[in-house]
Amino acid sequence: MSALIRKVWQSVAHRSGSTSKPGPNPVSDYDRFLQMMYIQTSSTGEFDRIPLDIFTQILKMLGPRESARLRAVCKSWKFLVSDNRLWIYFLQHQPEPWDSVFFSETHLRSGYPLQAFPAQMQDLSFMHIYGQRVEVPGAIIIDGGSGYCKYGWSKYSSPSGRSATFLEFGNIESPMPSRLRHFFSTICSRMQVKTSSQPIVVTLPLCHYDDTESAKGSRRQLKDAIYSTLFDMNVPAVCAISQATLALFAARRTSGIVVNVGFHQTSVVPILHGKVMHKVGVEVVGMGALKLTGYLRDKMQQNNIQFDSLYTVRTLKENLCYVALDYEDELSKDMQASFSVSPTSWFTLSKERFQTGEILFQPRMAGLQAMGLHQAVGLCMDHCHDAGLTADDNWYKTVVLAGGTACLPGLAARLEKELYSLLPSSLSNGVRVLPPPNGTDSAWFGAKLVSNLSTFPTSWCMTRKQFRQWSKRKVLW
Ligand SMILES: Nc1ncnc2c1ncn2[C@@H]1O[C@H](COP(=O)(O)OP(=O)(O)OP(=O)(O)O)[C@@H](O)[C@H]1O
Repeated sequence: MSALIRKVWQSVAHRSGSTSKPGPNPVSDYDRFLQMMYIQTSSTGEFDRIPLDIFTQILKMLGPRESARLRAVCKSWKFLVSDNRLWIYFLQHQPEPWDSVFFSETHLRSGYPLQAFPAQMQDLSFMHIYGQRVEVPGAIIIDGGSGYCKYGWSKYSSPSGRSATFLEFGNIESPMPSRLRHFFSTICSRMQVKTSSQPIVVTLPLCHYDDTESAKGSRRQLKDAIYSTLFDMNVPAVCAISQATLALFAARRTSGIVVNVGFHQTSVVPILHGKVMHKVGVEVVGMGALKLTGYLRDKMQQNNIQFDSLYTVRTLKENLCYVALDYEDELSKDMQASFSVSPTSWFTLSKERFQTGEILFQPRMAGLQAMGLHQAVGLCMDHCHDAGLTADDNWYKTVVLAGGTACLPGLAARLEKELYSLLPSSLSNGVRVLPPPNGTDSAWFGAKLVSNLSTFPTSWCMTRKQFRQWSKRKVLW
């Protein structure tokens, strides 16, 4: 106790020292109001004489568990302990970044479909939210990309493993139950988890984009196959969400355009309130990570740079390549740089460093008849504008980059610059392009936000029983 009092005294002394004028510390109106309420609710005897901020300081030092217990003492302690600012402080001192916690608890807690108007801070009890978040069971997150799968436990700070999907599992976008089962059970055994003990959050790949009945049918079929495979493996609850939507959540947005530079292709996905706007149109460019690696390989061969495997080329791409802000200008510079792929092999690249990423904007350089990335995004913005879905036309002006290739330095700035020169000012005004929020793992981190919500799994997952009922209803109708 004496140590605690000493700590409080030190922090109060520090607080007094930080004010420029001697005398009493400035007290906010809100603090005065709280103090009044505190005294009015009921008396705490001698404790009434403790100024509110010192009381709060004591609670902060006691920590969340002890503070929560103090609610049982009396009405005024309960009133004080429930103060949102105290619990925001505790949440800010958790491993999860506060921005993400705040975004997810205000925008995502109600589940899917999202509420168009996020919850206001004053309507939320952060004490309650803190308590619920502590109780959340956690989930296995599986982001099965067409090139690489990222998986891991939602309570960990990043994915615990990756595997090359295309080499090991083939096309996991196929709704074949045996293929899906093999994929999910291999990942779970690698994580050494029993499928029956926790919910699974799985990402839905970006495929079957069109707004046609047949594309809708294919999307539904894939989603059904994922749910039924996982329920057959005794998973208690499953949540399947689009990769693009999750990448947007990771950027702490619920509306915007996600540009996913994928393994085989690039998708430009308009999303409004968490929902992919198929009716507006998803633009697809037939170029992705694989093409960039292939282009760099060709360039290295042309320039007589010897390498032993495609792995070397990929490593050089990831470590030396970038996107020039002005391609022509960059050509006139000496941009030579070296990287060691292994202790004995050093590689030096020069123009290849920015020529590789340039094919995203000038696909013809790689012999491709396709739109440049900026043209695809511009077209998507045009469609969003024409669709007139909301009174406020700004929702599509935030562009979020996702996918490993989107980690190329300079990509966000170049795309933004190209959009400003391509689009009329009415469309380009206010456009912002954000780099991938969590590097190569945006979708995985978006799923982590959902999995750690105070309302998880109830608000986001389907249970096996709900799935069976839902499937039966579908058959009847
Ligand atoms: N810093 C980097 N710079 C450039 N490329 C990178 C970087 N980091 C990763 N990549 C590339 O990203 C690719 C993998 O991307 P990603 O993990 O997004 O694929 P995916 O999720 O399987 O794709 P899809 O979205 O099609 O399912 C690899 O080819 C890798 O070389």
